[in-house]
Amino acid sequence: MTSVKICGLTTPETLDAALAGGAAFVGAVIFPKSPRHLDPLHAAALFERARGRAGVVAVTVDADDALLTEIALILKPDLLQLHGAETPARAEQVRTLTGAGIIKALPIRVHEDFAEAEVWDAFVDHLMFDAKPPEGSDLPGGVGARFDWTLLADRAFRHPWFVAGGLNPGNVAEAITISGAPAVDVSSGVETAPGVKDSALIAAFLEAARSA
Ligand SMILES: O=C(O)c1ccccc1N[C@@H]1O[C@H](COP(=O)(O)O)[C@@H](O)[C@H]1O
Repeated sequence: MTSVKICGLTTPETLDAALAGGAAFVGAVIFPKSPRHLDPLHAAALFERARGRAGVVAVTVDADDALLTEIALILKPDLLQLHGAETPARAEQVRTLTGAGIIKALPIRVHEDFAEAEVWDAFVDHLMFDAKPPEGSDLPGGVGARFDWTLLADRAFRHPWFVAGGLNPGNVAEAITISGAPAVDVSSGVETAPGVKDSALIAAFLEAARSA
């Protein structure tokens, strides 16, 4: 069965909807430019209810050691999702510094973008393939952009990997079928406005992924 991560949760109600619907991972975005940003203290208070029920993921973008240490001490995520221009060497430092597992998000538009994945595969717990954001975007993810899922067909990686970018309850089953993804991740596709998650859309997404 496909694992689902619901990302950018900011309220107890929508986090509960994700947990009740069987999300395997739930994500807090810790990146001030995002409409879903939570500081580590607020994220820790909110995500306490998820502990032991789903993997807690902290999404960061080129975070420095001070912020990563704060996240590790206060939120204590199971996994850190590196969604910036981090290198494999930096990922190793982050793992040592925080003790958390690593998800590395890679921006994809064309076949050639997968060259990086081969390098990264040995350094991570999970790869995540997300669409390249539109030119000039303030955010490297969470913008609802999708890529050609056929680029992923028949590819194999060491660990279960995620497809992300532009997924929603109406297209997630097709994305899973075409890409063969063992895991999917969604943010804006289960929102009614940027940063405003919707419990019914979260439930519909989880159901659609389950039925794929
Ligand atoms: O969601 C955000 O605001 C965000 C900010 C910075 C980095 C990553 C972010 N989100 C990640 O992007 C994917 C794809 O988003 P979407 O579903 O296309 O809106 C999302 O699943 C998050 O992991």
